[in-house]
Amino acid sequence: MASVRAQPWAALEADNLTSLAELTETNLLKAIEERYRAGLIYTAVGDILVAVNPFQELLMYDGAWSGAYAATDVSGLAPHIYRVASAAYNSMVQGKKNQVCVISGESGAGKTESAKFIMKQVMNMCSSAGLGLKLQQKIIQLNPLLEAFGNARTELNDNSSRFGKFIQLLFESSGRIVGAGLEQYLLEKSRVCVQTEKERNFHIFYYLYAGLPQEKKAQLHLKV
Ligand SMILES: Nc1ncnc2c1ncn2[C@@H]1O[C@H](COP(=O)(O)OP(=O)(O)OP(=O)(O)O)[C@@H](O)[C@H]1O
Repeated sequence: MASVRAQPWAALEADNLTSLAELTETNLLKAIEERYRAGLIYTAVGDILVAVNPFQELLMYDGAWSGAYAATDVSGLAPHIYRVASAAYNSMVQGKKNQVCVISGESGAGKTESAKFIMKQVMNMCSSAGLGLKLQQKIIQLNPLLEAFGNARTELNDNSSRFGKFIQLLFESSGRIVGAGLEQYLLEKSRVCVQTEKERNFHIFYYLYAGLPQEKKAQLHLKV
């Protein structure tokens, strides 16, 4: 394989760390750090995608990137969150089998953003096939609502999900999306009453407060 990318999304052998001569934890961390410093936030370790939070907007999620990763064979493409989404969608359509993506990491690692990118790419894959446009829009539009009620500012993350979620996307065998479901786990309800210093309550309370007219705030004994 060439050592210079023909396209930013073309894979190099070095993108998959199973190509390292010695696969130790130290070597893995060193390679991931070097890649991160070179602007490569995604690394493959076998079938697993390692994502390092860039904490800045990167130009790698637009229509051109989404289109490049919407291929029916993504094996020659560089590690990217869209690749995970496309591989799952393709395997489902081609192999007629359920697929699951597990996202884990510490608070602020980028799990919620990654989940949104996966959903976005899966929706793009359906829409490039002209399948279920209205429902896709509804599913994407659900995120701000969920985050309003379930996310809050913590010391580690300004938009921390204070619940675990299991999102299900349901498709017909053609690949057309026909529904979605969400189960939530362990919502941190105690935050409604108590927040530690430098942390906040769920976003929804601040949205409601910002939208209230002054007289209503006074009536409810809220600061005006
Ligand atoms: N790929 C990305 N590109 C740009 N910014 C990102 C990316 N991933 C994460 N971020 C930034 O990092 C912040 C924290 O990410 P995110 O909320 O996804 O973390 P998390 O792992 O879900 O945290 P928690 O467990 O606290 O909910 C985001 O609000 C965003 O600003």
